[in-house]
Amino acid sequence: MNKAIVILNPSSGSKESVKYKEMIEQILMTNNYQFKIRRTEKENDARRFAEEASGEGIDLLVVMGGDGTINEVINGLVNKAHRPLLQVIPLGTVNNFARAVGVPLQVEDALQLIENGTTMQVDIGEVNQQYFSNLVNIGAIAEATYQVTPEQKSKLGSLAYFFEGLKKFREKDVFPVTIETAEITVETEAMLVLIAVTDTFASWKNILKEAEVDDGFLHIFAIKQLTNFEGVAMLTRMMNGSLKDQEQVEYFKVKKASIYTEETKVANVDGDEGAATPLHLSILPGHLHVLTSER
Ligand SMILES: Nc1ncnc2c1ncn2[C@@H]1O[C@H](COP(=O)(O)OP(=O)(O)OP(=O)(O)O)[C@@H](O)[C@H]1O
Repeated sequence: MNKAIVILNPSSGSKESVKYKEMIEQILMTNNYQFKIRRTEKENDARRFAEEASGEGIDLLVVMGGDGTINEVINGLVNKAHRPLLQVIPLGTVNNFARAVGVPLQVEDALQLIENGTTMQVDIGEVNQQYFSNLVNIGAIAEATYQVTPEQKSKLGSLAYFFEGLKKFREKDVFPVTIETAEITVETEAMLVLIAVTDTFASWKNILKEAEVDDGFLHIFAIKQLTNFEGVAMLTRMMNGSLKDQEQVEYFKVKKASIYTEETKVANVDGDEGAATPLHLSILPGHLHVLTSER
């Protein structure tokens, strides 16, 4: 019999995970899994449960929650020798990870991936010994985007906050930044730096289209100062996935980089927790195995 553990965060998104508990139990039983359900109660529980699941040598780890829960699970698994197959049930408000890897956003469909899904290996980013599966960003605008309550997020959609951030942008929010890669060191001024593993930003898929989740690279976009007019034009082009080709954007596709800046507003979107600068970044190619419907 295969072994599974279900990590369930009852507080994620609109707090519906408990509603799906019986469904996942039924599906696991039908598919011959012996399983345990572990409910999180507080920060770091998901991480601890993931570490324990790895130690128990389980085959499948089902994560019922949002990006914060997934980020904890990833941080729990990343340094372990045994990393079970991950099944993500997207129950958060934004669900960037699920969107990025092609997990259906309909919970019933995501539950069925045990039966009809395929597996893929996804890259994980490392920043100062923390791990991320989506992106890290630097700058006041990015910070404004993520300092919103779940209620606000689900009502307006997180990209709305990016627009809000842009409106509030002031000249002093531009910061000097040095980006050092294996090939080149660039000193520039930016209003926002995004370091992406996937193409999904603030719930929009394809917006950073160069960043494929299994390409083995980090994608760095340094966005220089923009006038309001340029900002609006850039957002339109971002929606078409052509951010990297903009005149005001420096783009790097790298396996490793260091970023030096005095800007202190750094956010790891997955877990909302910022890393301290300087940022030392690298990629762990194909490090986790996930169930998806796409490949
Ligand atoms: N039982 C609980 N009650 C309240 N908070 C919890 C509980 N269990 C875990 N948490 C907290 O929930 C956080 C993660 O929430 P999660 O990201 O899954 O939901 P979300 O914020 O609604 O989704 P998203 O990140 O996709 O917007 C964890 O970091 C942890 O601190």
